[in-house]
Amino acid sequence: MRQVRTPIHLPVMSVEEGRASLLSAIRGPQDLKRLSGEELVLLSAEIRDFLVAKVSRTGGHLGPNLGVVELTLAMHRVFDSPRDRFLFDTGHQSYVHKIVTGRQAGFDQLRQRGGLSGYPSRTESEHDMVENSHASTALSYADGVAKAFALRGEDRSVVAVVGDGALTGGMCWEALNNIATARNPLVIVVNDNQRSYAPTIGGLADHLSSLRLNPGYEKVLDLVKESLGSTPLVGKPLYEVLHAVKKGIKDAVAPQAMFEDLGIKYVGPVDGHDIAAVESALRRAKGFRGPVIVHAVTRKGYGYRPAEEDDADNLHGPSSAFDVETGKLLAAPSVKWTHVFAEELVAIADERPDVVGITAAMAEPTGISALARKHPERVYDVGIAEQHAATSAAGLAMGGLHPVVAVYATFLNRAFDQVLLDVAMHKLPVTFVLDRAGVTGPDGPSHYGIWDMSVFGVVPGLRMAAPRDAATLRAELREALAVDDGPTILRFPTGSVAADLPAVRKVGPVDVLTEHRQKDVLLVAVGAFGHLGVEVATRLAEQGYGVTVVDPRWVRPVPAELVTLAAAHRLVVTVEDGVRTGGIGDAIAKSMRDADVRVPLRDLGVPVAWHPHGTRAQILGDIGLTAQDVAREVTGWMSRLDDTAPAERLDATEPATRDNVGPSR
Ligand SMILES: Cc1ncc(C[n+]2csc(CCOP(=O)(O)OP(=O)(O)O)c2C)c(N)n1
Ligand SMILES: CC(=O)[C@@H](O)[C@H](O)COP(=O)(O)O
Ligand SMILES: [Mg+2]
Repeated sequence: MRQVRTPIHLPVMSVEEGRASLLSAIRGPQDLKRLSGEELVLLSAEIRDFLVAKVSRTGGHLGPNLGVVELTLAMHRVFDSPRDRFLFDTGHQSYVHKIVTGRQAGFDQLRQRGGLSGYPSRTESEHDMVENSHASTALSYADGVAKAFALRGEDRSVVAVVGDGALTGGMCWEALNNIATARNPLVIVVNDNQRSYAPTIGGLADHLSSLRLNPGYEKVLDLVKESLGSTPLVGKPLYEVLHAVKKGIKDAVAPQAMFEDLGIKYVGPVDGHDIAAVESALRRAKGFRGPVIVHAVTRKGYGYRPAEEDDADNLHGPSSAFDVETGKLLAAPSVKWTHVFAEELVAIADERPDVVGITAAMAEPTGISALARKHPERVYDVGIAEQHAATSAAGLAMGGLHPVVAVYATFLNRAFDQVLLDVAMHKLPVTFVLDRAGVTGPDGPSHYGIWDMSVFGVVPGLRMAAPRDAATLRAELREALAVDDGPTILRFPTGSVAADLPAVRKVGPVDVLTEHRQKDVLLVAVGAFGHLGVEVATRLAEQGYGVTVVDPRWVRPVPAELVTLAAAHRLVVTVEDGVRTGGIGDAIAKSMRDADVRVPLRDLGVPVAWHPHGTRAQILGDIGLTAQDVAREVTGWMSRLDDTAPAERLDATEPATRDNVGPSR
């Protein structure tokens, strides 16, 4: 095994103590180039201290960044960013890059509204390129950038850092296929720490480990070098011959080097924590003037014991402040939506042997790990491969099972075609559970889960549920798993699950959460906005308006009962944790138009825009999705309605007799 040197477990020095440090003198990459080997080792320790000190206050991706300290320093010493371009796959491991490109001061507001992004950001720095936090994209970007430089005759290097986890994503292989034929100068640094969250799965991971673990190849070459070295006349040429057949040896005693067979040179494996070794490998790679992989072996969480010893995910991404000594979150644990899902899934799986789980390298964050602990043979981790997950699930369903694919809402975007044609067109019983649906926050715009209710709303036969609390999540998960003639989606937000909010009565499948004898407003509160809806009704009652708040539970297709309810009110208002365009409000308005129900409708949701990082509560406040804001909006609409069509104080027992006039929107 290529030894990764023993980490230097430095005491967590306090850079805040103002101790004169090498780090404080690093204003940009050029400052790295004058440091000696010893200074670089000390700087690496200071950077680790800085990362732990800062991220322990803000939360963030600690484990991945502790693992790329030396790698990043070496990159900035060998190449000249921003003339040479650095592309970080997923981007969660770009903190060190930010530290050495003039952004140390921003780490006190890391991932906070108005503060430093947790990912590369072109508005922050000319050194940054790829802002998308979705994995497995960097090599495709790199292929494009390298082609552009070649076509423009620009002699600039392109360096893409891709993790072993990201390499399990299909786009990487589409890119490699093109990179190999394009033959442009392109350095691909495979940051191989053998982990996504959990240990990386799949044949590729096995191949990487065989490259990492190829003692036979190394021994044979060393032996040859030694023995032939003693016979200078014969030895040297013979060694050269042997070295020339190195590939043969490699194939014989070491695994098939698939990268080289692809036409991409391979350098490594190299100890990713040995700056000199990485620099040497990068210089060699740079000199190839073609596509080349530098296989760096690193450790996630390297140099910080609580991260190194965290079996779950090496402190991949603590969501908030944590104790520096233990690495444990400081916030009191709460019941998350994820926990409720996981518990109910296991209960269902105990009853139904046909229920299986699929995760895309996120078993713990999505709760599928609970099912894996109880029924390990019924959970499949497909790597960071959501498209494959969807179609493999279709196969599982064709084989008589009912798969539950648990992913974050934003990551299912890339599997739209698979959901549409591989699952829905075949009317297959696959349930997609979308965690982190709606406004997420700290991970910035590409992590928002705001598109699913619009995007998947056009899939024929797909049914979508948005639970409002734990009780409805449990019920709707069971209902979803009872559907056997098409796909279902169950979506819920990040964070702590809302308190149970029982219905006062039902109108068909629709839950009525609160109502008033006056039928002024029908407020359709989608999913976790149930409590918001009830609070809005309370505020509006104080203004003299009667509000009926309903939770459709199943939002796709739109329940017909919503149209009937709409006809009995003066105004319909919808509130959803998703983009307005093509959302549930739009769908309800369309159903009302189709039924010629001409009650005005106003839809509230997430504007179609790139929303910044911040907390979920802050962002919802910024876009007016709070009870106070919604109540204010509705009061305004109602007062304008009063001016045009004065309210008739309808008794709740009186049937709606008024012919609703005017367009439904
Ligand atoms: C398409 C997609 N799916 C899932 C994720 C969630 N995710 C973020 S980082 C990560 C693991 C990445 O592993 P690797 O590429 O090896 O990087 P490391 O954290 O080990 O440095 C995952 C699954 C994502 N960002 N994008
Ligand atoms: C980089 C990435 O995609 C994940 O690590 C993500 O940051 C996790 O988000 P949560 O913190 O909501 O689990
Ligand atoms: Mg990894």
